Amino acid sequence: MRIEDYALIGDMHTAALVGRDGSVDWLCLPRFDSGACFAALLDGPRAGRWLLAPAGRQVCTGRRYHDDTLILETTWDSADGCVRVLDFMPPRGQAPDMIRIVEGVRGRVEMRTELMLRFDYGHVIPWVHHDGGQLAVVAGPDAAWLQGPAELCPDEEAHRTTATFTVCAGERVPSVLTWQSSWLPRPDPVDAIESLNSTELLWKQWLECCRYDGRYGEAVRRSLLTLKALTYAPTGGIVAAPTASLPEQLGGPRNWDYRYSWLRDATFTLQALMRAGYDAEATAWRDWLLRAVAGSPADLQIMYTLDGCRRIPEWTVDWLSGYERSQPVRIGNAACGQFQIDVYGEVLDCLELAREAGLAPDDDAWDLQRVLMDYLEGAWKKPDNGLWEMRGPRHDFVHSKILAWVAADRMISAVENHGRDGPVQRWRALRAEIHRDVCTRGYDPGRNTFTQYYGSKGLDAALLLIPRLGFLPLDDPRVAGTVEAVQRELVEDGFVLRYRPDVEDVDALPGTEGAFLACSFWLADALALLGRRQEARRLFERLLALRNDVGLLSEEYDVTRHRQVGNFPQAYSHVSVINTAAVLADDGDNRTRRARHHPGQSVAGPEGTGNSIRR
Ligand SMILES: OC[C@H]1O[C@H](O[C@H]2O[C@H](CO)[C@@H](O)[C@H](O)[C@H]2O)[C@H](O)[C@@H](O)[C@@H]1O
Repeated sequence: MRIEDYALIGDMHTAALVGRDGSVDWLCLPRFDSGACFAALLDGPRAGRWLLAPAGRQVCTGRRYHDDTLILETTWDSADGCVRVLDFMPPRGQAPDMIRIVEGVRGRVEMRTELMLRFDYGHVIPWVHHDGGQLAVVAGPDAAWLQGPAELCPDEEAHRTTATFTVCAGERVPSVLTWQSSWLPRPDPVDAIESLNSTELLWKQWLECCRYDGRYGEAVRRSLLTLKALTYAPTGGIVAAPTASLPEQLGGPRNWDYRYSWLRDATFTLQALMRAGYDAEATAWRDWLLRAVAGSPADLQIMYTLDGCRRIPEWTVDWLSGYERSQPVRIGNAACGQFQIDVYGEVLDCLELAREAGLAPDDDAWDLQRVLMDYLEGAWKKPDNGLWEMRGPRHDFVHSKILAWVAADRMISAVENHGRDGPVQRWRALRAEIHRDVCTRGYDPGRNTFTQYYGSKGLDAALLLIPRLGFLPLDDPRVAGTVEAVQRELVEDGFVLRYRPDVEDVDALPGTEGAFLACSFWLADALALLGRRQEARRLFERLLALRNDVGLLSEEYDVTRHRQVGNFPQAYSHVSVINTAAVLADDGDNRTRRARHHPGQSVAGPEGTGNSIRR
């Protein structure tokens, strides 16, 4: 299956990917970052999967989400008959459940199901037996039960269980897979139809709070649902994506595990959710943040596990061949030990935005901001790994320094506009100093563009954020110059690369990668803010056309193979759908109800003196 052949279902503890062939090829239980029990995505069926489809049939004839929910409807229609399979994970009760209901639409259809549970990323073949009419599966700490329409027969040699059964028009035939820690009693069985109703209600009610009603409503709503699905309900942590090691280059080594909470990605997600009216999520994440980063500011990590743990050791899974043989398959993420200055700016920006949103005041949040700012005052001049998490030598990345400016700017705003106390004169002096430093050392007058890092000949698509961050006035020629330079040097087939990996070997990794979708949306934002709205809209609509048939986007796009690449679905990309839709909603035909937040634009004075105007 291509990456875009998958759809997402989830219960806000974990998520699964279901292919167009009816196979669940990725599922980690009991939570996003647990070992996968279905890892066929990264190897093939022997690494675990759950197939449910008409016998002898391959891909479906159509699929969609049921209204504004995360209930997937996959249809197989042929001369013999038509069936629809509803796949979903109900709100978490005693234990995680995955429910698959076959609905007979027309005629009689013979269905085939094949269950291969392989715990620990395909490593552990469990003991499978029948227990009280259910299939029971156990190995080490994991146990699972399948309650289905027909007795599954073990195929000892292939280590799988299969069954066939017939579904007639008007029938509804459910299967329920339940997981539990093996030392606990079997959970009470859930009722599939009641669960279908409660799942539908959950997602629909959640989406009722959405304040966007512009022309891109369908795309915005699907992105909001996707972001909500990436939120770990018990703690408020947000994963960057629910998958690990989907390649940024097919067959290449740029394969990373995204099932963790990056401060950067989470703040972007929160900003998008807040702008769309979701303050409860913002409060939950702020509380997550306060717990996760508690301690010395020097120990701040750029990412944590969903419950705020700091150790995320990176290892390679040598028994998985990788998605389309993209190796290595990495679990864990060594980027957790990196120094990335931008996260200070993003966190302080997000907390200031939360304050503007009127979120319940939290003195602990201000104390944390003060401590982070104190640390940044002494640290902003240091080279860092940058937002792209370069694994090569550290540099003075221009984007990182600009985010240090953002940090100072938003702290000043909290004092000036929200009555917070702090050494505002000192922060003003710092803000001006950072501004001067960036404009002197990070700008190439010969090419009229900011550069990737001080002294570099390379460019960086993160510089497209300058107009949005308010670092310079929109009519400053350096802003337009940088956008044009990115268009000249980083655009392929209309989509934007983060940087050129081959220039100065900046990331110290072999190979190359696809166009980065978030950066392509940032180009649309920058064009719109610079008044080039037709171009912006055209680009945005081209990007929307890259979404798969159920509205999902991965991290990157391979412009040569015309395929989605990288982890899927990715929060960064879906955040960008929401933000760019909001930027474009400021057109004459504006149909967006004015929310309390809009993509922030601070219009800065020439020395970056603030004058924050947030739209
Ligand atoms: O490309 C190298 C890096 O790729 C990953 O980082 C990217 O994903 C992060 C999560 O979405 C995002 O915050 C970051 O900006 C991206 O560059 C990977 O996690 C890194 O380990 C890797 O160095």
